[in-house]
Amino acid sequence: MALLEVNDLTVSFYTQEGVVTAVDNLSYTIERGEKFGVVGESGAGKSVTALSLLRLIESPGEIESGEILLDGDNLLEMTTEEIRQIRGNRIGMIFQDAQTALNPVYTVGEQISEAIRHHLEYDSEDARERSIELLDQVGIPDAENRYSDYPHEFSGGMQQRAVIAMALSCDPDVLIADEPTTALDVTTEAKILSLLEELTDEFDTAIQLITHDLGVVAELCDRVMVMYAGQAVEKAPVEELYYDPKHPYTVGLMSSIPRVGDDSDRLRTIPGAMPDLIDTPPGCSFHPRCPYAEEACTRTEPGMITTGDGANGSQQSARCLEYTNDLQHGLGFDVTIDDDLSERVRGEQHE
Ligand SMILES: Nc1ncnc2c1ncn2[C@@H]1O[C@H](COP(=O)(O)OP(=O)(O)OP(=O)(O)O)[C@@H](O)[C@H]1O
Repeated sequence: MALLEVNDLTVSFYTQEGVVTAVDNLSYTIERGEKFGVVGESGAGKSVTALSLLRLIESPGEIESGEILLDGDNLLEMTTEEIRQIRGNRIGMIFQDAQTALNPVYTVGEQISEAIRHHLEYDSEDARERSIELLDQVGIPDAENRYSDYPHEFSGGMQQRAVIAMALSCDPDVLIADEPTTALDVTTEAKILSLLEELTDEFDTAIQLITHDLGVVAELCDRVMVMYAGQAVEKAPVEELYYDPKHPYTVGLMSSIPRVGDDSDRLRTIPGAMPDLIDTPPGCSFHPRCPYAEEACTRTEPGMITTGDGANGSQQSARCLEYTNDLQHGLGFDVTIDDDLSERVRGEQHE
């Protein structure tokens, strides 16, 4: 049984302009200890998916249908008290902005201790000791003294390290990291990613890493889901995604890959914009931006088709009419990836 199994999840926001279908019949699984990347442009539905796992969707949003199974138990059927026990305990969270995760009026150490005491039955002294150990583990120098610092006394990178310590303090089964390095400079970003990799390996924690940056995914993930307009358009083991992508949107994202440690390319994007989610185009929602779109794409909505077996038996699948033989001219893309990226995908280089 997969650790996390999301089946046909649909989440809508009832706005004055109309119903926004932010997540549309989404299904995916994450295995124990797996590093799973979720990529896509802004507005693809990545954050709404993450918030749904934690049951943190607020009005006017609603989880319309689907199941979210953690070790077989459906989180959508749990009581508020049961879900509170899951949050921070079995599912840890790291968000983009460490400042919002840390309370400015308590010391960093107290906040980690409090998380430990809340979720595990530790007394104050043991919780303090465990917090110092964790701060040390996430690379805070002189952790015993820094325990009593307030968040503003930490740099941005150190604050994010502290948030990672807090998220891992209860040894969660899965860690949801939503753009955990976006607010950081590129050098700190590379360090934080290595730290996340090291610690999730050590604790055997699965991770759902949300990012709009395929460079970050190359650095960290085993398997990837590409999202567009609330749907998964491709799922693949990381090597297959980079060397043999199946969906034109994935290929478009590839040509805008920035490197970790280099922010010069960050603003290159695919021509066009994500459709209005109140009124998505008929047929394939990517067709207005797709260089290979044909008449059929404007009429027929493609399903998710398995295109092959990837590494370790995990499958690759894509949502494109090419794979139901409905395209007359087919997809004519060629993918070349540079040496630097190739090394990162294959895990040969860590900055
Ligand atoms: N509170 C809300 N009210 C109305 N619409 C919302 C709300 N929250 C999210 N949405 C809509 O849901 C869609 C998906 O948003 P989401 O934040 O999940 O995208 P994302 O892929 O995480 O983007 P980003 O990378 O910018 O965080 C967007 O179209 C957004 O407008």
